[in-house]
Amino acid sequence: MDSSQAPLISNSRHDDDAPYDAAADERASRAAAGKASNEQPGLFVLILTFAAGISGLLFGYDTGVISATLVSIGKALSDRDLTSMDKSIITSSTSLFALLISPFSSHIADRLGRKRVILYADVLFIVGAALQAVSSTVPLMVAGRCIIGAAVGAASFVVPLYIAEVAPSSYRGRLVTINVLFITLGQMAAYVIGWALSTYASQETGWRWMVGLGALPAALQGALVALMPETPRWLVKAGRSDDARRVVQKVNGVQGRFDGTAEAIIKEIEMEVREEEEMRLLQDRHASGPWKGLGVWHELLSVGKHRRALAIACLLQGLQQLCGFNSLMYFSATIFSIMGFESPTLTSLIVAITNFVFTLVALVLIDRIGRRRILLYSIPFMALGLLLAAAGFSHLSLEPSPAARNDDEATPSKTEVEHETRPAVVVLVSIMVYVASYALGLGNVPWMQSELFPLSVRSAGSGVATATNWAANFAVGLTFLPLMDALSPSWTFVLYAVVCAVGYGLVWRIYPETAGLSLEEATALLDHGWGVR
Ligand SMILES: O[C@H]1[C@H](O)[C@@H](O)[C@H](O)[C@@H](O)[C@H]1O
Repeated sequence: MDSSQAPLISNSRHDDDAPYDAAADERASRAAAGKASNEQPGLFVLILTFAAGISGLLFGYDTGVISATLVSIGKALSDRDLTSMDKSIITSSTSLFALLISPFSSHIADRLGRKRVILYADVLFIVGAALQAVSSTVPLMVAGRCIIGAAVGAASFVVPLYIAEVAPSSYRGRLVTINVLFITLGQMAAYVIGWALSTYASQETGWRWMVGLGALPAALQGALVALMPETPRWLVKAGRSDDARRVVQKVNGVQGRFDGTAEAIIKEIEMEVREEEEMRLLQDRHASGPWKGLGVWHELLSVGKHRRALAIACLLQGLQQLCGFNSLMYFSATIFSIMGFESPTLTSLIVAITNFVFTLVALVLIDRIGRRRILLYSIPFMALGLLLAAAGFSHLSLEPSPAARNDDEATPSKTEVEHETRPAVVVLVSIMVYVASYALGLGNVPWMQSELFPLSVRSAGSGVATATNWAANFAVGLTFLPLMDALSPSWTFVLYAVVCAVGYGLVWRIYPETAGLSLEEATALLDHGWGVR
C-alpha cells in the first residue's frame, strides 16, 4: 500500500478487524450524521452563531458607516473639502484590502484555526476604528480604512466557514442567509448611528464617533472568542479527534456521555478529511509541469464541470457588485445631499432598512422559490428601478456634475428644491424598488456558491469567487463618483441597468436551479453542460 492509499486518520473501531464493508459503513455513518442534523439547533449552536455573527455585523457596520462619514467630515481631514478622488480612495481602499487579505486568511485558518482568524480580525477592527477616529489627514484615514478592509476580508471568509463547520449540516444553507442578515443589520445600525450623530453631535466629533464605535462590538467578540470552541472539522484535521468529539457532544447536548449520533458525526468528519487528503494527493500525482503542487487549481480549471461551476459562481459574485448596489451603500448620503434632501443621512437610512427587511423576506422565500427563479424574478425589477432613477435624475438640475462639487455648493436653493420635489421622490422610490429586488436575489444567492463545487475543489472555487466579489466591489467603489462626473448620474444608473440586463441573460443561460437538491445532486447538474432545463 503506498502512502496515498493508507488511511490518514485511523478508524478505531475497524482498524484491527479483517475485511469490513467500508462503503456500507460509510453510508450508515453518513445517514446517522444526516439524521442527527435534522434536529433543531440547540442553544449552544445558536450562541456560537451569534458570537461569530458579530463579525458579519462589523463587516456591515464598517462598510455602511462610510456613507454618513463622507458627508460629515467637512474640512476635518487635511484642512480642505474632500475631492471625488479622496472619497473614492477612502471608500475603495477597504475593498482592495479585503481582496488582498482573503487568500492569506484561508491559509491562517487552515494552519492556526478558525478562531485565531476571528480574533486577529477583531484586533484589526479595533486598531482600524481607533486610527480612523483620531486621523487628521486623508492618508491617515485611508490607512485606517485599509486596516478595516483587512479585517472585513478575513471576517467575510472565516465566519461562514466557522458557522458551517460547527452547525448541524441541515442548517448550513439557511445560516448563509443569516450571515447576510447580520451584514445588513450592521449596515442598518451604521446608518442609524450615522444619522443620529450627524444630526445631534458636533460637526467636529460626530464622524469620529461614527467610525470609532466599530471598536466596541469587536472588543466584545474578542472577549467571547476565548469561550468559543475551535470547529470539530479543524480539530480532526489537526489530529485532535478527542477534542472534536467533546465539541460535537456539546453541540448535540450530550456532553460527557457516549452518544451514537456524536460518534457518527465524528466518523463522518474523519472520512471527509481523509477523502479530501486522498484527493489532494491524487491531484498532485496527476498534475505535471507547472501544475505540480498546485493540483487543486489544475483540477478546478481543467475539469469541465468544475470550470462551469467556477464560471457560474464568479458570474454571480461579479454581478452582485457590478450591478452597482454598493455605490448606494457607500454614497447614498452623498447622492441625497446633492439632490437637496434636508437630512441626507436620514433619507439614506431608507436604503439600509429596505436592504435589511428584504433580506429577511429572502430568508423565508429562498428555499421555496429557488435560487435561479428568485434571480430571474428580481433582476428585471432592479433594472426597472435603475432606469426610473435615471429618468428622475434627468429632471433634476444637477449641473455642473454633482460629484465634482463639494456638498455645501451642491445643496440647491429652497425654490429649486420645491421645484424638483417630484423627480427627487421618483428617484427615492425607484432606488427603494432597486434595493428591495437586490436584497431578495443578488444580495444573497451568490453566497450559496459552495453548493456548486464538489468537495475536492470547494474551498479553492469558493475562494476565487469571493475574490471576484471583492475585486468588483473595489472597482465599483473607485469608479462610481468619477463615472457620475464623466457620464452624469442618469447615464451611470443606465450603465448599471445594462449590467443587470446582461447579467439576466447570462443567469438565464447558465445558472441551473439548485434549491432542494443535495450537494451531490447540485454538483452533478454540471456534469455534461450547464444543467439548465
Ligand atoms: O451580501 C452582501 C449584502 O448584500 C450587503 O448589503 C452588501 O453590501 C454586500 O456587498 C453583499 O456582499
